Amino acid sequence: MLTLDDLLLEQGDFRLSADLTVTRGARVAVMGPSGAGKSTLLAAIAGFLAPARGRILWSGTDITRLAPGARPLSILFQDQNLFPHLSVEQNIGLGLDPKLRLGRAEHTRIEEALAQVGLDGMARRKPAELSGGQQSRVALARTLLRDRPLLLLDEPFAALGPALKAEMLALVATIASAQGTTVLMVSHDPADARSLCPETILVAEGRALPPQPTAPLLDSPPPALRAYLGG
Ligand SMILES: Nc1ncnc2c1ncn2[C@@H]1O[C@H](COP(=O)(O)OP(=O)(O)OP(=O)(O)O)[C@@H](O)[C@H]1O
Repeated sequence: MLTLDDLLLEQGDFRLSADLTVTRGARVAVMGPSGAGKSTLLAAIAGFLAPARGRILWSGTDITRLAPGARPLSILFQDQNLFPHLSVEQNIGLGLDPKLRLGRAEHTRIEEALAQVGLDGMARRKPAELSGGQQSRVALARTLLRDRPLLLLDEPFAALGPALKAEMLALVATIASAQGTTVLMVSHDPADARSLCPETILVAEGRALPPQPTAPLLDSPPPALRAYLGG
């Protein structure tokens, strides 16, 4: 379970509060108007932004002061951060060992992760030799290998076009259910939120609200969300 306990985040003049819990294994959309603080919320959970007040707990353990790499989570951004001079295999291997000391066991795990995301046989290619969708799969494979119980997605597939994006999100959902991963996913697309996330955290007007059922929220959205959804 992820707990945001009386959390207050500040960036310049911007303030966002959150007091909520996310059940273990849940898939939760994070929705709200542009600039409402969705990325800020994920950055704080990931450890890139220290809260002005409050605590972040995972399964009851206070992780508020842990360095990003020591937290029980992976984060995928829109910028996939693949290193252009490294092969697919090496880019994924960074998730196992930042110094890339990869033995036979590590190579086997990398091959398994590549197979899981449908990229068998592409281990030796460079990112430039892959399509955008394939690059996203590499980033996802790297995340999978880290095998952390919490996955944060900040619109990682937004640049892909609707069909590929839907395919990637479905792949994330399949893998997350198989591994029991808790997923928080920033979404600008109500269709994605409906199909993949039974619950939604609404971020608006300076607050991140506790997760609520997605379908009723989108069926009769509050004004802040209605304007954003354009409906
Ligand atoms: N480094 C920063 N310093 C000061 N203010 C910042 C900084 N980064 C973001 N902000 C402000 O914090 C607020 C929240 O930004 P954030 O990126 O979290 O919103 P968002 O909901 O993810 O928006 P979008 O949907 O447009 O991506 C915005 O008002 C933004 O201008």
